[in-house]
Amino acid sequence: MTQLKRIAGPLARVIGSGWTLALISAALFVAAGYVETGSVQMWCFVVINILLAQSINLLTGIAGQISLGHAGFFAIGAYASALALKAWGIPFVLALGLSTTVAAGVGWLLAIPAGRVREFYLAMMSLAFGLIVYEIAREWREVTGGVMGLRGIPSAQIATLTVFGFTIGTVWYFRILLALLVAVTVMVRNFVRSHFGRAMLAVHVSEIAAGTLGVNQAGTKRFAYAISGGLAGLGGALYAHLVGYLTPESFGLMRSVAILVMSIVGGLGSLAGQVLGATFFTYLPELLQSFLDFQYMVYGLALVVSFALLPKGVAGLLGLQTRYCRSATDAGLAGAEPALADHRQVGVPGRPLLEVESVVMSFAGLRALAGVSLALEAGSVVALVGPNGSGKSTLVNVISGIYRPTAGRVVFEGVDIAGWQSYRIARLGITRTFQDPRNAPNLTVRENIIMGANRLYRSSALAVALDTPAARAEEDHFLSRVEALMAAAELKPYADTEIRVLPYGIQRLAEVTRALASEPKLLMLDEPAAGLSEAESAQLARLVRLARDHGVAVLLIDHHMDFLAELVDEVVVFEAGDEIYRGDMDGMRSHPAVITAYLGIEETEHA
Ligand SMILES: Nc1ncnc2c1ncn2[C@@H]1O[C@H](COP(=O)(O)OP(=O)(O)OP(=O)(O)O)[C@@H](O)[C@H]1O
Repeated sequence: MTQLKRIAGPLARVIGSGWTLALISAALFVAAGYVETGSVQMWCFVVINILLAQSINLLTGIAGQISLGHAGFFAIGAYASALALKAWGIPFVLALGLSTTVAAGVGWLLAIPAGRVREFYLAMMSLAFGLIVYEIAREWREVTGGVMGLRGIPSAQIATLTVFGFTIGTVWYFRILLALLVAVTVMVRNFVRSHFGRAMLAVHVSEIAAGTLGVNQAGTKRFAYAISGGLAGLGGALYAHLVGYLTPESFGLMRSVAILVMSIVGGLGSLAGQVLGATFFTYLPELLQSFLDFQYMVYGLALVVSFALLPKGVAGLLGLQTRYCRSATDAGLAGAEPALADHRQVGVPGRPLLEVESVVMSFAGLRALAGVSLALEAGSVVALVGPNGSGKSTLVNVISGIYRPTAGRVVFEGVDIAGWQSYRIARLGITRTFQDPRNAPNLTVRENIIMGANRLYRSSALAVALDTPAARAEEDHFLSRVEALMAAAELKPYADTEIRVLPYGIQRLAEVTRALASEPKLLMLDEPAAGLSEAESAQLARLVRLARDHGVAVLLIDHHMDFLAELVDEVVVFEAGDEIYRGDMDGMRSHPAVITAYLGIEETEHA
């Protein structure tokens, strides 16, 4: 095992490199002309399975939306393209585009109900989707041929397929598939390591935290379903014109299970893992020729073994890790940009940046906020303190759009944002951290921090997939900002380390730095100093000052009076959802109501 670990790093670099992809593709392109047709046909199935595995990996491995009915998209693409060619005489290339679009459209529509449910319910809904498509394929005989199947589809196998006037046999069909696969792989890789991939992963890790980064959760899911559906549909179309004959049995539940198994065993989340999983499971039935009846038992066993021994699949074993941004050295950047934008001139002149007016928040009879008001100026630091359960986090949740207040107004830059969705609020420049850090654990510190900048990107999905110069320049700009921010936060030594293995204090600092990467106008920190060492607290204080000096308004919840004393312009004390004090720190310490409600408790606790 140790030996494997030693070779895993270099091996992963070789497998994951673009040169390897180019070399293997070129070798296969040439070799297809010299091997038996049967082998080339198998290679075609491998390509189709890789497309299916990449498709489910985007949806399940990256966006976190389980799919047990993926064969449904595969079927839609297959039948759509078959009919387009056979019944309507549409050229092959257009038919591919059409079937991909139809499957993507179905994915987008499916996301409307599926995006609202999670876990078990989502699994059931996706299962139902697969079964419905299967039943339609069986019962809609006039179109699909029902159980008798759809025959006579122009196909490479019997050389009835023409592309741009050329008749295509299996070898050239494979070459077309290979070229498509390379193009799709490169585009998917570019997409995943852009702000789109990071948005999908953010939704996967925590929908609530994703919203506070400005990620439209429902929209991101619809997009993930559409791209995933489209890719599986493309796989289906390519399958239809390979075999020339479709029956509903090719698109049943077992197909959906097989797609999921390939992806899990290959390594959910890893793009290279999908290639390995799909290749292995395409050849598995061949290897098991004499035990064909037990094929599904083997699938089951592979799953059990994978869960038990390889939780991250073969990709995990080989150390293949899909990255969500380029490294700064790749990008040739050394923090040429300033760490933060200057927000000193933001807001409506003559008005505070944020005005909370008589906000009430009730939970089934419990008044967590009993009509609180608060104003924050750009470039000021206000502390919110009070005993446990006094409503501090609830106020932050209301301002950041996680809760809709029962009554009252939250006015930001002159606009009442009370009850807006959290991602819309975040896009105005309001961000926050959580009492328990909500980072993406498997991502590096750099990847986590650049996630914070999501709301600021303008490049389209197509531009990032094609890696256009403008999209690359935009990414470079934010990578450079992140370098500068990491330097300011003293996080550079951890830039390429997965955040889950780092000490708690560093994880917290990284979350605060991620919030700063969104270039906020208002930053709300919920107990950021909890669990921090003295040195880490000092690092945190430097970050808060950096924000303040750039005109950011900071609302700081914390219990550490020494930490707050050095930083804050004003302190507000809550008790039972009501303000009991507002003023400076010294005044707070001697205020009778505060002593009874808050410091009294602390003193008793310390006694
Ligand atoms: N989603 C919710 N549903 C029901 N009650 C809630 C909810 N969120 C908060 N509360 C209640 O509202 C009150 C205020 O909680 P809140 O978390 O805002 O307090 P806090 O001052 O931040 O305390 P702590 O320092 O412990 O975080 C508590 O009684 C809490 O149980």
